[in-house]
Amino acid sequence: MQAQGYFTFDRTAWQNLSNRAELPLTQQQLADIKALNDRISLEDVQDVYVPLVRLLQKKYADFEKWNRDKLDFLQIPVKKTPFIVGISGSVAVGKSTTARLLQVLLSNWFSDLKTQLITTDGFLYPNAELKRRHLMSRKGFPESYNMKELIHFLNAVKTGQKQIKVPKYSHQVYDVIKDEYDVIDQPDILIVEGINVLQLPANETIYVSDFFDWSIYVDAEADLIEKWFLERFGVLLDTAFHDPSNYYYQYAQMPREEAFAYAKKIWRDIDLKNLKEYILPTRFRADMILHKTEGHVMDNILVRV
Ligand SMILES: Nc1ncnc2c1ncn2[C@@H]1O[C@H](COP(=O)(O)OP(=O)(O)O)[C@@H](O)[C@H]1O
Ligand SMILES: CC(C)(COP(=O)(O)O)[C@@H](O)C(=O)NCCC(=O)O
Repeated sequence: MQAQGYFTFDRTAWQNLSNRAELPLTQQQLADIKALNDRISLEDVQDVYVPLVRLLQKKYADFEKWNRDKLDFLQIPVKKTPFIVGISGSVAVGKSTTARLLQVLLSNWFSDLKTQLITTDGFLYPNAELKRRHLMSRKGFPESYNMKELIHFLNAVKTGQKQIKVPKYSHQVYDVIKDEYDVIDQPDILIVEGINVLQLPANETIYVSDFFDWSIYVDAEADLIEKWFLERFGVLLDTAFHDPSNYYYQYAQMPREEAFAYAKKIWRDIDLKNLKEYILPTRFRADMILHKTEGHVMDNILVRV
């Protein structure tokens, strides 16, 4: 994969950027990463994520120095502001897996730095509000998010506010969970993951990406992503089987074929449409593109010139 304005590395060229001996993780830490998603390949961790974390480390050092110099020049007392990494890409491309892996690696590697993670799913309007606005079949599209709240949150984080509550979304419940929050408390690094993070909100004067110090787009061919979407749907069905409170319970009771026909329709009419119309057009806004192929293997890494 080549793209104007980016340096392209195939996997071999990329993995050669850092020394194989450099992986500073113990067997236990590697086991923790496996526990995150037992299908994650440790080859990917070594070959792709080690050079990626090294590059991020350089960007972070540069960010810290600039902040110190800027505040020094402006004669403003030093205030902590986090380094924010945005991660975007299609529904089911593997954003949250990438984001959680990056969080584990950064936390292990830079144990003196606090790395936290949020997903923008929590800023979706709750289902009741989506229904009121006739947007249930537009979940994930730009108008289904409370972008004002998301930008407000990012402003609060960047200006160093403490104990900021972030609403939580559950895939199992298929809704924002009332009265449950994650708390973001002055991290050194914040990872913000979501399909919409590189989009230009229609009614706002600032973009989510204006807050990012580094952005990553996770990319793959649409047919492959559909396959991963359906695999994840299968896992969601299996876990919903005995739990009537789970959104997927109703589909778990159907004949498997019927449930998968429903999932294919959701993919085609909602998530694929969203990918083509609103997510893919943001790909070349990212500082870095991680391209995946069969089996989630990263085959190309692009870094903006
Ligand atoms: N590196 C990977 N190796 C194996 N499976 C993966 C990997 N990344 C994602 N997956 C699987 O692909 C599906 C979609 O990943 P997920 O992280 O939930 O995507 P997203 O957050 O983009 O919707 C899940 O079933 C997940 O387990
Ligand atoms: C909540 C989401 C918009 C976010 O996607 P994610 O990247 O977390 O998978 C998506 O999972 C979703 O629910 N889309 C609506 C259509 C569907 O049921 O897939």
